[in-house]
Order: sequence, then C-alpha cells, then structure tokens
Amino acid sequence: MELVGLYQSFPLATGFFLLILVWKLLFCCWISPTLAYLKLKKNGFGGPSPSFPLGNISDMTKKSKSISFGSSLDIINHDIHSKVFPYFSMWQKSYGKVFIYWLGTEPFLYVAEPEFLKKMSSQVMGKGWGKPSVFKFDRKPMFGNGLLMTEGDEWVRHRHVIAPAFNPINLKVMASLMVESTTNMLDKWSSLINSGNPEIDVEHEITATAGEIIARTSFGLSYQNGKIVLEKLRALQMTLFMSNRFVGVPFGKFLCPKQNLEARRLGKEIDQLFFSIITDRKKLMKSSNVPPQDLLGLLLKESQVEGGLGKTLTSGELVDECKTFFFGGHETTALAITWTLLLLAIHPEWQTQLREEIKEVIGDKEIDASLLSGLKKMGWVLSEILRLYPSAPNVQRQARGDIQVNDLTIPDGTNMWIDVVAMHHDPNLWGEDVNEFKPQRFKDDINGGCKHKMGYLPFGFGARMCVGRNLTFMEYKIVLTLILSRFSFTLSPNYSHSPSIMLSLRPIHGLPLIFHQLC
Ligand code: HEM
Repeated sequence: MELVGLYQSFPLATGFFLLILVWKLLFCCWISPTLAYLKLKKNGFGGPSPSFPLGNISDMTKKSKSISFGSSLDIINHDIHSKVFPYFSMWQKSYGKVFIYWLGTEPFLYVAEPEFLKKMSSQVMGKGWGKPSVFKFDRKPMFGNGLLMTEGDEWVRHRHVIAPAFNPINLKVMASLMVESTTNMLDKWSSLINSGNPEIDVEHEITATAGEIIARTSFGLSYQNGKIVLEKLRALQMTLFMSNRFVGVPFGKFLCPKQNLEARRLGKEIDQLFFSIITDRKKLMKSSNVPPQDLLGLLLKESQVEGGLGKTLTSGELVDECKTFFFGGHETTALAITWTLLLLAIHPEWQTQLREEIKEVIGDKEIDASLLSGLKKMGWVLSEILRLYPSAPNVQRQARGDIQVNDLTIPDGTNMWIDVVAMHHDPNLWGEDVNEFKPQRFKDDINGGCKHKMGYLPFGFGARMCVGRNLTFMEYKIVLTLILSRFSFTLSPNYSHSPSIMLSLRPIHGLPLIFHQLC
C-alpha cells in the first residue's frame, strides 16, 4: 500500500522538481538579466539590441571578421581602436562613451568616459569591487582565485601578503637573473646574424625570454622546468582564446565541449605542477636559511608570518597566485617590449636617443637596478608604448552594491567593461596628435598631458592597480638596455601590422625585424 503511494507521488515529485529547475533557469537566464537591464535602462543608457541567447555576440563576431589587416597603409597607423574593437568603435558612434551591450544573457556597461569612471570609482573602495562572475568562471583554469580575481576581505588578505614581495628592494636581487636570461637570448641573435640570418621574429623571442625570466624570478625554476610550465600555460591560453566562444551564454560551455574539456585538463596539469613546485620549495626553506631570492620564496616567507592580520596563504591559494603571476606577468611585459621594438624600428631617431642615454647613465658599468631610474627617456618611451599599444587593453569590474553617479544608479551586480584602448586613442583627451608616437609627452607629466587623469590607465586604477608594475619597469629597462647596446634594427618587409586581442594586445603575425650588430 505504502509502495503504491510512493509510486503515485513519484511523477508529482519529478514534475515539481522539473518545475523548480525550469523556474531557476528562467530566472538566471532571462528574468534576472532583464531586471538588471531594465534598471540600467532607467538611467537612460542606450545600446545595441540584444537577441536571446547570444546577446550581441554574433554582431561582435561578424564585425571582427569584417576587419582586414596587413595593407601597407596600416604599417605605421597607430589608430588601432577600430581594428581591435571594431564593434565598440561602431557602437560608440551611435550610443556615446557609456552604453549597454550583452555577452549572452549578461548585460555589460561599456565605459570609455574618464569622468564617469572617476565618479564611479570614488564611491567604491578596493575591496568593494568585484570581478565579473562570468569571466571568473571562464578563466578559472588560468587565474583560479588569485589576486586578479579575488574580492572583498579575501582580496585584502591576498594583497597584504603579495604587495611586499613586489617592493623594489626585494626586486633588486632579480636584476642579475634578468641580465643573464636576456644575454643568452642576445648571444643567440648574434650567432643568427653572423650566420647570415639577420631577420628575427622578436615577438616569439621576447615572449620566450620573458617567460624564462618570470619562471626564474618568480619561482626559481630552471630553464627546462620553466619551459614545461610555459608550454602548458601557452596551450591553455590558446585553447581558451583562439576559438569562437560563448562567454555569458547559458550552457555556452556545452557549445564548444572539446575546448572546455581540454582547458580543464590543462588547468589540472598546471595546478599539479605548481603544487609540486611549492611543496619542494617549502621543504627547501625548512632545511636552509638562505634568504628568498624569488617571488615564491618571498610569498612563502610572508605566509609564515601567522596570526595578527591572518596574513597567510594556503598551498592552493599559492598555486592560484603562481598562475596569476605567470599569465599576468610575463606576457604583458613581453608585449610592452615587443611593441617598443616595433616603434623604435620605425623611429630610428629614438633608438639613437635611448642609446645615448644608456651610455650616459650606465656607461661601461654592470647593469644594476639602482641605475635604472636614471633612464628617464626610456621611461617616457614605455609610457607612450603602453598608451598606444596597452598590453592590458581593458579593465573589467562588477558592482557589489548600488553605485551612485550623480543622479544615476549603477545597480548591484552590473558588469563593467572599461575600454582602455578607446581612452588612450581619444583625440578629445590627447589632442589631434593622439595617434602619433611622441614619448616626450611624458617628459613633465606622468599622465602624458592627458586632459583627464582617468584617461590613461595602462595598469588599471584605484587600490586594485597592477601589483607587478615595478617588476615590469625593471625588466623592461634591463632588456631594452641590453638590446640597444648591442644592435640596431629596422622593420622587415615581411611584417604585417595586425594588433589583435588574445586576452592581451599582440601582433598576431609576430614582429620580424632586421638586426645589425653594433661594433
Ligand atoms: C606591462 C606590464 C603589465 C601591465 C600592462 C599590467 C596591467 C594590469 C592591469 C590593467 C591590471 C588590472 C587592474 C585593475 O583591475 O584595475 C593588473 C592587475 C594585476 N597585475 Fe598587472 N600588468 C603588468 C605586469 C604585471 C606583472 C609583471 C605582474 C606579476 C608578476 C602582474 C600581476 C598583476 C596582478 C596580481 C594583478 C591584480 C591586482 C589586484 O587586483 O589587486 N602584472 N595588471
């Protein structure tokens, strides 16, 4: 009798369960985003009409495919916004510098207006900012819950442990490792030139050396072990960014299952590699009193300072930080150097100016971190490169609470896409020479004369600004000093100008340059 009752109630329970499931799906994929959209719309923001379930993804893909690169006219054209973000460039013309667009069922507030950004960020403390949940989920195999993705009190704890490791005094000891790795690369270039092959793809070379540098300076890894980690990380990045994907689309992961399974597999392998690196290092630190020479050693040391502020990181958290340093650290710096070599190749007068400065500041002395601050012009060149070709082309945030901007309310949960490329190329902020290479604009102004101080954001903004920028300054100056002291270079006719976004802003067909040894 009881069994019969059970059978009778089974379809009812299943039906009820299915009803809840449908309701949940409807709520997450339709009702909740629509409510967020309506709240945003109430503020008067415009934007392209979305379609369900892709939002504006198909328009974005279509527009990107319509862009062609490589004409000879493009070689010296730095007006790249309409090439790298053609859809944003098009929508800006219709809807202005703040508008709504959709990734799948996720509405995003697009921002390329510094005053709006200033007002918004003045309302939010560092720990009050979120990172879009949809990206956190998508990029989990790359960054896990490392500093780039953490929020709230967790972010404060991670930042407290990590920031001291990037203190210039701690970084100084890494200079000799940087010199060594770069010298090895340049010796190889010399051999290539001597054997009659002066054309070198520097994008490939610099990325590999920057990877080696981060592997050694961050984790004390040997060249060989560093290479294994780098290859896996690169494969993961390719899997995640080289194909059409459906971020923000409900069940988007199932639309490209092969890539997602591959990303998960690689992510797991990378985690295991870092776990074993950390375990070995912990053992080594217990048995030796040598002060730490790399970031991992410094983090482990900092993590051992238990109690008080609760400033400790678990092994799992350290794994995520290691991945974050690798992804956040090596490619961004490598790209800044790569774009610099392009600009110097087409502006030989700046090669000469920098060489003279190096002679004056460094002369015949060994490169030492304390000398690098004297390379002022090189600093202007870096700032100008990060303006024209920002390695991190956008900053993403998510509101964790309503944000008031004048009489507008940006509702809790709003995703934001801050278009750094657009602001760095905006003639209203920089003047008519916005697309010209003019490092001297940074001579007396760290904002390069930008009319709004939130219009120049190569390293992000506020308390969440890039923690690794001192490491970048040091590596950039060391690598460039060594290259310029040994070689002059011109652009190869095989170069085709094709800046593209693959998380960071890169020359998608590499950067072939012709090198000449200096006597
Ligand atoms: C040219 C080189 C670099 C550029 C252009 C760059 C750019 C950025 C940007 C735009 C952000 C986001 C800031 C925000 O949300 O407001 C960021 C954050 C971050 N960067 Fe960098 N970065 C560079 C080098 C590095 C290096 C060398 C490392 C470490 C080895 C690093 C580690 C990080 C970390 C951990 C964060 C998260 C900070 C936080 O949220 O508290 N970056 N970077």
